[in-house]
Amino acid sequence: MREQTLTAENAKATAKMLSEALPYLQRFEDAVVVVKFGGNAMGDDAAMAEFARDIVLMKQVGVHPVVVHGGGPMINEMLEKLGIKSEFVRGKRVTDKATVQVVEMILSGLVNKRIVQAIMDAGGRAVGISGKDDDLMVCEADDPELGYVGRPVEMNVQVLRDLYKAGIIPVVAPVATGMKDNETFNVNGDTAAGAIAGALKADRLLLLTDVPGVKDANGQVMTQITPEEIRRMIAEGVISGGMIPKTETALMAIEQGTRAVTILDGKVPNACLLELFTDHGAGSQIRSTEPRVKPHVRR
Ligand SMILES: Nc1ncnc2c1ncn2[C@@H]1O[C@H](COP(=O)(O)OP(=O)(O)O)[C@@H](O)[C@H]1O
Ligand SMILES: CC(=O)N[C@@H](CCC(=O)OP(=O)(O)O)C(=O)O
Repeated sequence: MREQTLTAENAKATAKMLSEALPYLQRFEDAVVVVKFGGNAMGDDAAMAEFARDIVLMKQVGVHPVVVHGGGPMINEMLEKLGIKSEFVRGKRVTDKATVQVVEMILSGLVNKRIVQAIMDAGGRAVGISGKDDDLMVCEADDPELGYVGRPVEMNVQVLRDLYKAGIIPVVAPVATGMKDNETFNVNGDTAAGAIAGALKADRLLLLTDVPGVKDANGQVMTQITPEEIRRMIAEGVISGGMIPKTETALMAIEQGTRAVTILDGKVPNACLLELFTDHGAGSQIRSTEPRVKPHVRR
């Protein structure tokens, strides 16, 4: 016999919600959505499982999610255990030789494989790579003050297309190779996600963090922000710390052809689904102020 676990009322609400998602499902069919999963948004195993379930659902309904992750808090924990001091300048970690080894170990190893496993546990197929694989992301030193911190200068995103077209969800650790001497670079997760979204001309870049969005000078979350407002808020210091690479990344991704970027709270249950498939939306959205030239491009 069929088990009826929902009350009639709840069942109706669920069916209505599914029906209301139709225009969004149609709009995002075949769309490329880059999702940056920040270390602060990751939380416990239950939160990780829920994130993975949302990503697998996206894939199931015809979206091509590409996951780019962070792991700052996990890197901090290991550096502390090893007695290596660490500091941030304008939201980026000052990275010496010893630190970059720990960064690669934690991001490409521990964090990357935890996300890959969670996606597979949710019934999806996932392959974990870093910016080094197939020369996905080739970097130069970002700023001499930061040491081995990379700024992506050459993107080779075909490997991501090959994976998502084969039904596989790529999970990317933000570690990259250098242009000159094959040195290893630590790339801020937001920067990597923006460079990937820009190179793929993604339909959406979702930056999942631990705050509900970008706050104005009064602490109010802004639902819509223009590139001009971001530049002004950074100059005035209203946007600071880790929010600087996030918003700068948003600008860069949009300049390169990403259609919209949303900064949202990854700790809210089903944050990605709320943003993509409901009227409600979530977080702060940054769109190009340029008129849209082309309609949705199918891949
Ligand atoms: N204007 C702002 N609006 C929202 N958050 C801001 C703002 N300026 C600075 N922040 C800080 O940026 C942080 C998010 O960046 P970060 O900690 O690097 O996140 P993640 O680890 O998810 O990448 C927030 O927790 C907040 O403390
Ligand atoms: C250069 C730089 O800052 N790299 C970051 C990479 C990880 C990251 O971006 O993690 P979150 O997304 O969790 O902040 C770091 O070393 O912490």
